[in-house]
Amino acid sequence: MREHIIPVVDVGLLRDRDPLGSREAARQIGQACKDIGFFYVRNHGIADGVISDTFRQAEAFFSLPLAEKMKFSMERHSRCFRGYAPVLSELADGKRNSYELMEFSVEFDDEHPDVVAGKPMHGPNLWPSLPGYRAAIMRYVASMNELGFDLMRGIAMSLSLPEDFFYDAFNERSFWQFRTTHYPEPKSVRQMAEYAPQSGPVSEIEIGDYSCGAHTDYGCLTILLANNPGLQVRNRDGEWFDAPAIPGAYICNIGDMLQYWTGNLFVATLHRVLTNQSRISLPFFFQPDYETVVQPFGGVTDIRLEDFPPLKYGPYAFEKYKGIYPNCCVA
Ligand SMILES: O=C(O)CCC(=O)C(=O)O
Ligand SMILES: [Fe+2]
Repeated sequence: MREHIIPVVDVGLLRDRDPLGSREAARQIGQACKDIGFFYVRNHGIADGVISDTFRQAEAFFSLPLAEKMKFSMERHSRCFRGYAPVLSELADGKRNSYELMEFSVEFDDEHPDVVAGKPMHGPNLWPSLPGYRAAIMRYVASMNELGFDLMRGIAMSLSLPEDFFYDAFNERSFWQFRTTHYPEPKSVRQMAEYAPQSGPVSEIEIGDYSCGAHTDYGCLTILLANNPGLQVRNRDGEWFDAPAIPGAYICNIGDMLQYWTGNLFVATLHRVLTNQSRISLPFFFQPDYETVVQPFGGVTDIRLEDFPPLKYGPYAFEKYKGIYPNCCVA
């Protein structure tokens, strides 16, 4: 496996809105987005307790008996991709991933007009009653949204756009998604497969060679923490390399929307996971509003605009989610 150095960017001054420090962080982030589509951020300002509570609650849930976890099954109880998916239920690269996960997104109760109207991906999260669980996850999500908008401010600066370009384009909110993911030790996966989809589309699909198969993310920016190594990234020459977990730093990567928005100037890089030990990761997907229409902004040169017709984020994400969770009932 080749080595590749993913840059580590100190974002302390960006978060403090220091003009010069913001500019320097923005420059480094912009360069990384063009070169490899991945960067680490340190001095991110997320309190240790917010992070440790989230890991602790994620572990507490995954430690429950399978039958208990299935009470929150996405396939059985959600029409908008929220809740628990056991090992081997989610797809990447056309194969089944080995991990179990809990998926959350923006909360809409059943009476919300968009839910009543049947708008895709809009609905309630499924919350286990573990003490402190929901509060810890929501505190984490709130912190990630703030970090996400600050990083997008840096990205806007790096592209010579108004600082609030993405905040405005997101209609001042993100259609975030957050996952807690548990990769069991490989020898445990088969034992845990009792509730993996036995019927429907996924049952026919083979198990992947990787713990998580190669894919790009759909939104703008993924902000990830993991308690063990395993993440691998493919560079522009098609070579895979390890992206180790750096203590105290988040690893961020560009998603499809930012590649599209920049007319392919930034790269949504393929990545995958290979781990032989138990691993918990917390990917936070910072995404445009469901209604946001994405098209290369003025100033992007060397592209044919007809190659980039206006693309509405929500329906794009909906198609992708139907592809990775084909057993989830959405109608
Ligand atoms: O678990 C990881 O390190 C990465 C997971 C990932 O790429 C994803 O959920 O999109
Ligand atoms: Fe990913």
